[in-house]
Amino acid sequence: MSGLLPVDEALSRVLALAEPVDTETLPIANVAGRWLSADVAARRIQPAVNLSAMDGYAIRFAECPGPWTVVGESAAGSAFDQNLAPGEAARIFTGAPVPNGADTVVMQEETARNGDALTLEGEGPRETGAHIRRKGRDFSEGDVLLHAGARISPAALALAISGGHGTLPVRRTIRVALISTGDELVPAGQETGFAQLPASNGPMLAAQLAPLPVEIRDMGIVPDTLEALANALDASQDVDIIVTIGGASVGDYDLVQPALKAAGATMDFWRIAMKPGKPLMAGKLGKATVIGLPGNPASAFVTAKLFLEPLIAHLCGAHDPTPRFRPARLAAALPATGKRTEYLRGRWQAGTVEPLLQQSSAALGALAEAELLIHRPAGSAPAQTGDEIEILPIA
Ligand SMILES: Nc1nc2c(c(=O)[nH]1)N[C@H]1C(S)=C(S)[C@@H](COP(=O)(O)OP(=O)(O)OC[C@H]3O[C@@H](n4cnc5c(N)ncnc54)[C@H](O)[C@@H]3O)O[C@H]1N2
Ligand code: MOO
Repeated sequence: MSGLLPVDEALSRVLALAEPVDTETLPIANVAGRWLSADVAARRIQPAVNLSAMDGYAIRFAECPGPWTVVGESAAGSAFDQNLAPGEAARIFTGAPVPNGADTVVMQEETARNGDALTLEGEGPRETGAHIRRKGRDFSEGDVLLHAGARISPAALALAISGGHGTLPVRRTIRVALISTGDELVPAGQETGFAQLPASNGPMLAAQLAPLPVEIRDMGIVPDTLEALANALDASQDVDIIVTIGGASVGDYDLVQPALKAAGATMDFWRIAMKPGKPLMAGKLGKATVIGLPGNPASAFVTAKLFLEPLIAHLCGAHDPTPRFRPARLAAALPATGKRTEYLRGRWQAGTVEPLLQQSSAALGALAEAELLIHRPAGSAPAQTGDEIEILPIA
């Protein structure tokens, strides 16, 4: 098995094949899931004034336990505009400005009110400033809220909006062509003749990439001829990434690499030390980066997870596009690995992870059942139940 490229090196080489794409400024409603192309600084201070965190009464802490006279009301959006004099309290609601003169809010459940007379009932506030969200506690004008290269999560979107932004600078979407290859393939839902099978990898990959900022161009099923492949490649050259599926191995009908070379592609590598996914290839065809995925479904899924998704994140300017493995404990023992790094399909089992029984790279049932990949580096010693290993969530 010598001559196979280690996984880490293959990923570095894939990412080195292309630079991040151009930027655009879009309305906030259209940027969820994009990557920021510049830092986002606050244009306002938050909270803009001291706000109440509870429904209750604004008071002076030193005057506890009262009594106070309720002299007015502060609601979110309509503040009490006078100073509170000694002995006075203001009715106040969550999110409303705390009137001048008050330094504390007491929750309404801890008070007794009779007409305008208010007294403390129960423990009351513990300290000066209780239940007040201080002006500027979250951020001040100019504070960097989000960094270039960060993905815009739902919460990041909300943060940018609260920072005063209505548009954000992001990387444009990535155009991806999917070319499924193989004489044996028929489109989804169509009857399969002798030795034919439904082409499932293209739709699987389209669904896998859908959460990313991509525009998928599905080139459909291309037969195993150099001419058909040449046509499909020619029709794909204007995309950012050409993904071929199948035909990556060494069989007489594995024509993807010859077709790419005939079209003028420069191949960077072919075959890496991983299981599944050994026949992965990468290169350039004009401005497009080419990723040749193996045809076996689990091989296509795993290599797309480990190379294609990071490539898309890299093109989007992600500050760290590499997959995020995390530690977990094994629910079962595992044998030593050989010269290939293994990515076992697994699932959660009471807080630990167990490999699924079926690890064939053709087994779609196990792939559909899998919640995670168990990362077993090449040359690992046998692992015992309870050992810590790395996993990559996939569901
Ligand atoms: N002599 C060798 N044979 C093989 C090797 C090797 O090193 N030496 N590598 C094996 C490995 S590992 C893999 S993975 C496969 C991958 O080969 P290809 O990328 O050439 O894939 P195909 O032969 O085209 O297809 C493999 C398998 O997957 C099915 N397939 C293909 N495309 C789709 C699709 N779009 N949807 C669903 N299923 C698909 C195809 O019918 C085959 O059954 O090669 C080993 N062989
Ligand atoms: O590496 Mo292949 O991807 O084992 O099936």
